[in-house]
Amino acid sequence: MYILGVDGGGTKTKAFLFHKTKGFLWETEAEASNPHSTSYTHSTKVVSQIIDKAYASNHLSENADLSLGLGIAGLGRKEDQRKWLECFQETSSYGHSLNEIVIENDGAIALYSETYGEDGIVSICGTGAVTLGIHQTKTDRVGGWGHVIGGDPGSGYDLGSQALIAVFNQLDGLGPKTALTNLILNGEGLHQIEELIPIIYQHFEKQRVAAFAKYVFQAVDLEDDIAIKITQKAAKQIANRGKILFERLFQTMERDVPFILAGGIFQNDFIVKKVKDELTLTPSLKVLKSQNSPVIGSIVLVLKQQGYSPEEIKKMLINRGKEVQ
Ligand SMILES: Nc1ncnc2c1ncn2[C@@H]1O[C@H](COP(=O)(O)OP(=O)(O)OP(=O)(O)O)[C@@H](O)[C@H]1O
Repeated sequence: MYILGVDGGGTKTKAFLFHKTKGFLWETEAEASNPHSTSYTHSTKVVSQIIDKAYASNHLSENADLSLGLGIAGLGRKEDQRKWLECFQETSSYGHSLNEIVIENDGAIALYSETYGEDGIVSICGTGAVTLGIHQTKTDRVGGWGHVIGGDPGSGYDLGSQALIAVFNQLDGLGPKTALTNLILNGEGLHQIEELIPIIYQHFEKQRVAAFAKYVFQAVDLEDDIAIKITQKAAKQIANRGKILFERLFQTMERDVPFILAGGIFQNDFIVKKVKDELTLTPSLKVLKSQNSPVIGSIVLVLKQQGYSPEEIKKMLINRGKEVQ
């Protein structure tokens, strides 16, 4: 029994092919498949082409029993998941031939890649940021409304724009001196801070602003007060969002609830530690830095649907040829 797990993002799509007894067999990458930033037809086409490639890889025979687990960005609502499935059934030759198709959004697979299907909360801080919680049949979120609405606290965009504000504040005499100024000048190969203006505004891309987040962490290493404050504020906002979802979804829970920190920003251990510090008074929330690829979570979706417990799923997935804990 084969499972193709797919992590469909706004910049790329990743997939793993897994077999219950043989383990991880094959992986591939394709273009973006978020249906809102591309289209439903494009998104289903990307997935269909990945299935073509999986068959062409020689790991699947024609009559193999294949299930599909999909974690696709932008598919948080049941209506959108239904719409995606209808589009896939109409446009793909695999629309009606697969064993099972389980669809969730990319947040759910980021959570399940660490909990193996157990309920919990996940904060994803990449270019943007969103916090998502799942408890039994309930799913809830805080934030993730994009950089214009609230600035996605804790995201690369948030940290990058705070760094830019700090250096322009120093330039204007509105704020204190910060190591960020020299780090950005040297890192970007500039002579003057004003040279940043065309870089930022001429072809505005939030990824470009998010790329400045690295200077915040470099300045933290230099013990720069401003950078430490920026990171502390972000950590507080990330922790606060986790607490809000904990109260909304898990208040009556007897056992600990996992709070997974996923996305590029949490590759920095200082911000992970600061989030943990913020939650010392909420001991039921167990903070864990994500270690596994979210694609693992899309395989978990199928195994969970088939009735396996988190313990059984963990046993099935660990040490099976992928970087699973
Ligand atoms: N080692 C690192 N330490 C801290 N931050 C990092 C590191 N590497 C990358 N980042 C930051 O992570 C962010 C990108 O993260 P990621 O690749 O998870 O985002 P994405 O998938 O493009 O975005 P999104 O999840 O919002 O769609 C960037 O802001 C980048 O500056």
